[in-house]
Amino acid sequence: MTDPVLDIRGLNKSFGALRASQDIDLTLHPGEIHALIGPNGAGKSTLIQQIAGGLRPDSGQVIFDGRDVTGLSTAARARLGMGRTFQISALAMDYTVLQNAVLGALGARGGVYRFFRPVMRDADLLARARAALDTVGLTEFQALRTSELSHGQRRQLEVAVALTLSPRVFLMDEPMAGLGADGSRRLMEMLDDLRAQAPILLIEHDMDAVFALADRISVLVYGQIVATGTVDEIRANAEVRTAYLGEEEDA
Ligand SMILES: Nc1ncnc2c1ncn2[C@@H]1O[C@H](COP(=O)(O)OP(=O)(O)OP(=O)(O)O)[C@@H](O)[C@H]1O
Repeated sequence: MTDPVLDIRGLNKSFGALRASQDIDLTLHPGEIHALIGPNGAGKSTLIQQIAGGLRPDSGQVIFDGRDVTGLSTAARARLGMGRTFQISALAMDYTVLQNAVLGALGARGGVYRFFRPVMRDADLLARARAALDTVGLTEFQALRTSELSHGQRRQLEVAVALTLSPRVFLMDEPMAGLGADGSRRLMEMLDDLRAQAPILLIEHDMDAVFALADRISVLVYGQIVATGTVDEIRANAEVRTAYLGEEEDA
């Protein structure tokens, strides 16, 4: 098998007496969507934050592209190609769709926002931003204010912003949350394609989406991974059904 793009080794994180991550081992390989599921409070967001750099683990390692990034900041990891879309949107609602994408591309370059107008004439940044918008299907909306987009389109834009980094990996925390059936379907189609560009670690409560998209699933319960496997393996796993899916009686 190819080397993992992400290799999480023995990660531990406690909040006081609460062990939010317990000896977590997890890999993400090129081309795959690895979904992380588990009940509310299981520690999914805590885990992804440690991978992204927002939280420092108590022990363990985050290996990204063969390099130990455990001590690096979120910004440094982003520059190395960790693309993130999180529950709380970082989009500037008063700016246009294109401006948000350009800001993303500027962030990738490590620039500052002060020179915003010249930035909008920077051919390289514009090209990156437009390519990302094209990939997520937002080209025709580029001149709209971001506040005018639907929820689903904002999620697409968040992915476009992440894409401007030329990410080596995507970390996604509940991208389907709050989307209607149409928005979810469109986003699922997009994620299905995106995995070819960079593998995706996906936290998602929408089980239909997870079962349709994931190559592998890890189940987190009380801070521990209780199972990792293919969709079929996870569906058939008795411990998972009891602990999380709650399907035992009517299966
Ligand atoms: N900064 C913090 N300080 C103290 N406790 C925290 C902190 N962050 C998270 N926790 C606790 O750690 C546990 C795991 O939380 P986390 O948000 O990672 O779960 P989750 O699986 O992402 O839940 P959800 O599905 O509801 O988003 C919870 O009990 C939560 O209350």
